[in-house]
Amino acid sequence: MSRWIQNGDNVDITKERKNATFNTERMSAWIHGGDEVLKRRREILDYVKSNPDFKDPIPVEFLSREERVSNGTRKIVKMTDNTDQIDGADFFGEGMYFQSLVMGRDLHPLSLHYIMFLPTLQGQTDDEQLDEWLPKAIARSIVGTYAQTELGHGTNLSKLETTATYDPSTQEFVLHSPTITAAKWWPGGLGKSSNHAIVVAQLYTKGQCKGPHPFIVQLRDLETHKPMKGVRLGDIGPKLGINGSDNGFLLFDKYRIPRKAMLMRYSKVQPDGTYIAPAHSKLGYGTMVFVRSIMIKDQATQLGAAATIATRYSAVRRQGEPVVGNGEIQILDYQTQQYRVFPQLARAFAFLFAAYEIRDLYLRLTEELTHGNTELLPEIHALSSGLKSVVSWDTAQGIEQCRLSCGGHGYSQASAFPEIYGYAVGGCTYEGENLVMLLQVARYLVKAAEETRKGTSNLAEICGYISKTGRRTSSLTSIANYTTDQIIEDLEHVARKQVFHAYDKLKKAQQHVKPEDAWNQSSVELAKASRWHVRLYLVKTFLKKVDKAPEDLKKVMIHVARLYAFDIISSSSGNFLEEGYMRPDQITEIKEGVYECLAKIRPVAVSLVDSWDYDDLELKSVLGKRDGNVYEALLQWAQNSQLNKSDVIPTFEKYLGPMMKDARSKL
Ligand SMILES: CCCCCCCC/C=C\CCCC(=O)SCCNC(=O)CCNC(=O)[C@H](O)C(C)(C)COP(=O)(O)OP(=O)(O)OC[C@H]1O[C@@H](n2cnc3c(N)ncnc32)[C@H](O)[C@@H]1OP(=O)(O)O
Ligand SMILES: Cc1cc2nc3c(=O)[nH]c(=O)nc-3n(C[C@H](O)[C@H](O)[C@H](O)COP(=O)(O)OP(=O)(O)OC[C@H]3O[C@@H](n4cnc5c(N)ncnc54)[C@H](O)[C@@H]3O)c2cc1C
Repeated sequence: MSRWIQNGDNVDITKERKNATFNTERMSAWIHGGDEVLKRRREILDYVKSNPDFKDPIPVEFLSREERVSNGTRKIVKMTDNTDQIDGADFFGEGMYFQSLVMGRDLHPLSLHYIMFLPTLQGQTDDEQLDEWLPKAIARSIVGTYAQTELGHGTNLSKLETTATYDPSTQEFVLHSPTITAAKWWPGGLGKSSNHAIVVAQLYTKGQCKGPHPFIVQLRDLETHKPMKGVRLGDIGPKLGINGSDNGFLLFDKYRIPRKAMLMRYSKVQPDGTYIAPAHSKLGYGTMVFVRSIMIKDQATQLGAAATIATRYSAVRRQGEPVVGNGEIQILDYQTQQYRVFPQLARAFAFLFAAYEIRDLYLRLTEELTHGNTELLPEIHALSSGLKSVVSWDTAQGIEQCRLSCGGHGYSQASAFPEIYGYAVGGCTYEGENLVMLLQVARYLVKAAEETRKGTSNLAEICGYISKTGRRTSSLTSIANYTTDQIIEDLEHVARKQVFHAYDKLKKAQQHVKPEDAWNQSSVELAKASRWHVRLYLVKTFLKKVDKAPEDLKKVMIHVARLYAFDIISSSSGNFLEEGYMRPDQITEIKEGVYECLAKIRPVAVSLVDSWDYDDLELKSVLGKRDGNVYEALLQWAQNSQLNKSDVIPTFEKYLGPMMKDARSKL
């Protein structure tokens, strides 16, 4: 046994835990929403651990693509056989946790069934359709996906090419893919698993195109699982990540579906072909808004996992001997290591708390929509799009920083970083390409700026800062006295300035060029304005959450929240220095604030990541193991390699042996 292990755990990590200045359980409960939530997490975890059906035969990294899809399908069927173990109404909490423990990050053939097919049925069907389809989907007598993106178009939905042409003589729609670029491409679970899909197609009736609309479509025979006549589909091949999912392609050849296959909660086509428009033209995009809003928690969870792995590993890894003869130190003691890892932990917290906010806002929207009120839609569209973009981008960069912080072992799949990255970085693209989504936020901000300039502004709270008259210079005197209100005021200043800078640029360009060119020529600045708007929201949400925390937890968390804010300010100091809003000495003060926060977090870092309550089963990382015994675990993990099944593999006989023999004979 290693000299670093005592009572089963690594001695360094045990020492770290003894240093905790707060109660880890209390912190976990605060992070996750209370004691009852924590208790339920533990019950779900115990259940998953005790069920042999959920075990992987070997770590999934060693499985082939076919084995991954097969293993994932086996597990998701077992998992959904047992949904009585969780509160089905709490997808955001219990549902996501259960799935994460059982399925990991490889995704699976029913991902889209649960994330988009079911929510689309819930959100877009009329009562009759709901009664027909929802029970089948919940019971899993059908498996569905969401087929919107095509080979030629993902972003620009108005140019989707799949057509759904209404034929009043038979009261059917004819689905057709007129070109190669009309092929649906990407939908999860479409390749080999789903037998139904929500297909988004251009609706034609009475000779007119009414734009993209959702239809429920049977793709495969219910018994044989063979494609229906007129339907061609398959798997799109391996991807950067989520290879347990059979993302697919789909083409239609004049495939007929009944009129009632069009989801008719908002838009309708009557039997004679008369079209009835929805109350808001974007109501049909509701499922995307839903997924963007739940993605935030998922991304936060991935970044939190990466930060946990990096922190625990940094506590057990010793390298370098600053005082020769005193022994090597834990790499977590290097300020550079802290600077690399702790901001990622801080971001993960910021994102998680924002995820709770957007969840609540989305629930409000759902409630309002039941009363036909669409007022909240633009705000939620802007906020969910903005959060999705900033959070997924920072998460991807943060995971990579965590990987780098673990040196060579971070590059091994044993660390889980490649899998976490491959899974999370997809979020930069799916549900709307990040830059495109930032430009959606910008449309919202431009309107707010316009109202402010006209002096007619009655802005929503989220962009109220745009119409404020702020200070000309920062009120920061010393970092010790830098209050939450001052921090927010400074960020508001920069966000407001960027919003007006982009707005003025746009307006000026509009005087000289066509509106679309003006928009394009201003789009980098507009996207920057959106980023600042979202960062401001994240900082505000985080600081306010911590301000309301119980004193014992606030004492610790205040340093994490301030690190998040100071890191943003110091890494964009140019924006704060512009026009003398801040002086260089104030920036120096904020940088010192960063270093102070790092030093405050260092002694409690392991306990802070423990508070996220990841079990080893969820982390799936040899480097992030709770007991800290990474070296033993790495050696053991490598034994799973197929190459280790025999001492000598055929490549020796075939290639290396003859090569060396030949070379020896010539010496
Ligand atoms: C358990 C863990 C869960 C998470 C993990 C999930 C893993 C699953 C993996 C993958 C799933 C991925 C599934 C998919 O990717 S499905 C496909 C998603 N596709 C997209 O997101 C497409 C992106 N494109 C769009 O959303 C739109 O086309 C657009 C870019 C917004 C442009 O739309 P359009 O051209 O129609 O509109 P305009 O630009 O002209 O704008 C007109 C006005 O409408 C407003 N608008 C646009 N969208 C919405 C909306 N959704 N809600 C409300 N309002 C909207 C827009 O802002 C304009 O307003 P304005 O007032 O300025 O005129
Ligand atoms: C892992 C994964 C899973 C997916 N699952 C599904 C699924 O289940 N169902 C489904 O229907 N789809 C799915 N998709 C597709 C996904 O939603 C699209 O890929 C995404 O919306 C981006 O669209 P695109 O591929 O057309 O990108 P493009 O729009 O071609 O983007 C390419 C580049 O062009 C830029 N660009 C495009 N338009 C503009 C503009 N107006 N202004 C400025 N820049 C612009 C983008 O910013 C980007 O840099 C999935 C994708 C991935 C990666």
